[in-house]
Amino acid sequence: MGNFKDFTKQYINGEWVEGSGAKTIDVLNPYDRSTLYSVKTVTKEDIDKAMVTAQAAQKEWAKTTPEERKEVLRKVISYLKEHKEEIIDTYPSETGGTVLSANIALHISFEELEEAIKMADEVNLMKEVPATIPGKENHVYRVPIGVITTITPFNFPLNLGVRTIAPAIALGNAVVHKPDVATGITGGVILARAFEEAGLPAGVFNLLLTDPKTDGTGDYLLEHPIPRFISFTGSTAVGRHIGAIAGRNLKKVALELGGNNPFIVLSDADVDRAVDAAIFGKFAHQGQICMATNRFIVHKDLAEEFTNKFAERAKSLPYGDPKDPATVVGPLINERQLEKAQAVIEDAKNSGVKLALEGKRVGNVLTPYVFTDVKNDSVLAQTEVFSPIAIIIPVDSDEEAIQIASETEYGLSSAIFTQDLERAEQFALQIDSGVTHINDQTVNAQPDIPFGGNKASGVGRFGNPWLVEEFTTTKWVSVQKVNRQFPF
Ligand SMILES: NC(=O)C1=CN([C@@H]2O[C@H](COP(=O)(O)OP(=O)(O)OC[C@H]3O[C@@H](n4cnc5c(N)ncnc54)[C@H](O)[C@@H]3O)[C@@H](O)[C@H]2O)C=CC1
Ligand SMILES: CCCCCC(=O)O
Repeated sequence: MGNFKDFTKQYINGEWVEGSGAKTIDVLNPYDRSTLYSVKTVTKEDIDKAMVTAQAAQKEWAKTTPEERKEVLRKVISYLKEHKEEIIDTYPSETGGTVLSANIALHISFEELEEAIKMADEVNLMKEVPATIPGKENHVYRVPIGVITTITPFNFPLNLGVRTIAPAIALGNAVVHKPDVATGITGGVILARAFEEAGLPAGVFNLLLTDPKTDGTGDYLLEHPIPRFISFTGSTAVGRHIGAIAGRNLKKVALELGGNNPFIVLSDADVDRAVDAAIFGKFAHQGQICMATNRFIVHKDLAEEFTNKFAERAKSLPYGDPKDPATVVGPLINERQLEKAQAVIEDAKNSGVKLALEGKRVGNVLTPYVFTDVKNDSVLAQTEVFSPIAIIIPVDSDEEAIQIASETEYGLSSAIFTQDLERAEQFALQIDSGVTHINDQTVNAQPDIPFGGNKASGVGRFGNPWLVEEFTTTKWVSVQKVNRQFPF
C-alpha cells in the first residue's frame, strides 16, 4: 500500500489532519479482515472548516484560466501514472477488487481526467443574446456553481470519485469529498495526494474520511448551507434521503443510485456470444457494480441452453484472493453485504426457486449462484443483489421480455442480445432505463456519453457535456445602451 497509509486522515485546506471526532474506524481488508489502518472520524467543526475554506478557495479558483486548471489535471494524470504500481497493489487490499478491477478503475480514471481537461474550456464564457428591448445588450455568462459536496460508495471508489471531482474542479468549483470510509485510500487519499502534488491551491479539494451514520454528525454534511450542489453515488435509500434534504435546502443534486439491470436474450440471439457477455456483466467485481446485470430475461426456446452454458462457465470462475491476478471472483466488501447476499439466497431457496448452480461461502468470498425459472414479480427478481447471484427469467416471447425488463422500480442499464439490430434499437427505446447496450453486457462507462438512471436509479447525468450543465450556472447581465422609455 506504499505510503498511502500515512495519509489516512482528513485533508482540509491543504493539510493532513486527524479528525477531531471521538470515534476511530478500523478499515479492514475485505478478503482476510486484517486491519489495514484506522481513521479518526470528523466533527461538525471539521466539516465546517472544510466548507468555509472551500468557499474561500473557490472564489480564487474560479478566476483561474482554463490552462491553469488543465495543467493541474494533467499533473494529476502524471501522478497516477507514476504511482500506478502502488495503486494496483493497494486496490485489492482495500476494496476486495481484483487486479483486473484495479486496472479497469485506473483506465477509466485516466479517461475521465482527459475528458475533464476538455471541460475546463466550457466555463466563464459569455454569450451575447439579441435583446427584445430596444437599445439593450444581453450578456449570458456560464459560471462555476461554487462548492460541491461529492459522496461516493465502496465499489469502484477511484473512478467514481474521479468522474465527479475532476469535472467539478475543471469547471472552477471547489469540492468537499466524502468517500466510503471503508475505501478511504482508493476513494479519496490517492486523489488528494495527486492534487497536492499537482499544486492545486489549498482548500479547492477537501477530503473527509468519516461515516456520517456513526460519527455523530448526522446530516450536518448534507444540510450545510455553503454547498450549492450534492453529487451522490450510492444506494437508492440514501439517495432519497439526500434528495429530500437537498430539495428542502434548494440545492441541486446528481443522484446515481441502484439498479436492477436486465440482460435480455431474444429468440434469435447467438447464445454463446450472449453467455460470454453475461459472465462478465454478472461477475465483474463479484457483481458489486450498479450497472451489473441483475436479471437475465431469456426467450424460453433458448433458456435451457443459455442456463446450462452460463452455469457451467460460472462454476469454473477462479475465486479467492483478489491479489492473485488469476482471481475473477473476490470477496464482498464486508460482513454486512455478505449477510445481505446470503439472506437473499436463503429466502429464494426457502421460496422454492430453482438453483442451476449452488455456490458457497468460502471465507469472505461468495462463489457464483445461479437461480433459474424465476418469476419477474418475485422478491428475488425485484432485489438488487449487488453480489455474484445470477437470476434467470425465461419468457414466452420477445415482446414479453421487453415488457418485463422495465417492470422494476429501477431504470439504470440494460442489454439486448439479438441478430436483428434495427428491431433491437426500437426495443431499446421501449425500455425505461438511462442506458441500453445491444449485443453487449450492461457494464460500460465512457466519459463523453450521458450516464445515469431513471426512476429509482437516480436523477441527472454524468458525462461531458451533461456535467457542464450540472456543475455550472448562468448569469444574465443586460446593458441598456439607449435610454429606455417606460409605459409609466
Ligand atoms: N449509480 C451508480 O453509479 C452507482 C450506484 N451504486 C449503488 O450503491 C449501493 C452500494 O453502495 P453502498 O455503500 O451500500 O451505498 P450507501 O448509499 O450506503 O453509501 C454510499 C455512500 O454514501 C455515504 N452515506 C450513507 N449515508 C449517508 C448520510 N446520511 N450522509 C452522508 N453520506 C452518507 C456512505 O458513507 C458512502 O460513502 C448499491 O445500491 C449500488 O447500486 C454503487 C456504485 C455506483
Ligand atoms: C466498470 C465501471 C465501474 C463503475 C462502477 C459503478 O458504476 O458501479
